[in-house]
Amino acid sequence: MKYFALIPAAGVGARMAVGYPKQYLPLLGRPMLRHTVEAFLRSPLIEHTYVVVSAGDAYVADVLPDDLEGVTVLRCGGATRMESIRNGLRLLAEAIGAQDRVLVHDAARPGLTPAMIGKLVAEAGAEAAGGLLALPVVDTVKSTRGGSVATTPRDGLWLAQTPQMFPCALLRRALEEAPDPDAITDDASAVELLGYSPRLVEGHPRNLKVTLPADVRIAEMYLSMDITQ
Ligand SMILES: Nc1ccn([C@@H]2O[C@H](COP(=O)(O)OP(=O)(O)OP(=O)(O)O)[C@@H](O)[C@H]2O)c(=O)n1
Ligand SMILES: C[C@](O)(CO)[C@H](O)COP(=O)(O)O
Repeated sequence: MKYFALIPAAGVGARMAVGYPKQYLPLLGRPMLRHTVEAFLRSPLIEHTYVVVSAGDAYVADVLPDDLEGVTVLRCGGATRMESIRNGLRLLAEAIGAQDRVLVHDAARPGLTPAMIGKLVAEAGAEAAGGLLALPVVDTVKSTRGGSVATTPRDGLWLAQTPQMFPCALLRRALEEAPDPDAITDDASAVELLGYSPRLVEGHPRNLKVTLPADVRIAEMYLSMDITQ
């Protein structure tokens, strides 16, 4: 069994609003996407890394040059995260075997480390249902549905991170058969709809998704710290 990384990097970064896609924002002087890719290049477990960008992406060639070993850029991004991943898997039909594991990881999570990849593979690599990094909820959770405020017990609640790792055939089927693609906000939810329970493996706060302007400094703080988990 081999392990492959698939990084969706075709978003526009609307919530970050810097005028160009946030995956190219410099963090400690290096583009976010390059930090993200480096975690996989430094992991001895990963066979190859594929990065999905939009067809008209004008930035990626400077960040991931053609001669960078171990990485292939696929210009097949879609309108949503899920479509970008599904399009990438379609192009990789020959390259990745049915039982090989695909680790899908957001370009927007540059704090990933090789140690986190190792932990996910060690704890969920043999799972037929796959697995993902996630963080147990530590705050009190409120819901505002229906106009009134209520408190939801946080017991058993987790925040999904990435990588999310699945046997390639299972992930392909899940994304092709998803009944409402707009409702699929992560890969695991598509797999869950097929009746599988992916394993949750505790991640780390440094693997945050850089979404809003306030996240940039936090990401830089983590990137400047030597946290190897
Ligand atoms: N059509 C899309 C949308 C998102 N992504 C990727 O999916 C990951 C998670 O998405 P998100 O953080 O929401 O990024 P954006 O879609 O760029 O952000 P926003 O929703 O604020 O526009 C990112 O690495 C993003 O590049 C993608 O490949 N294709
Ligand atoms: C996949 C994900 O990062 C798990 O937390 C998240 O669902 C992506 O959400 P986004 O709204 O596309 O950033």
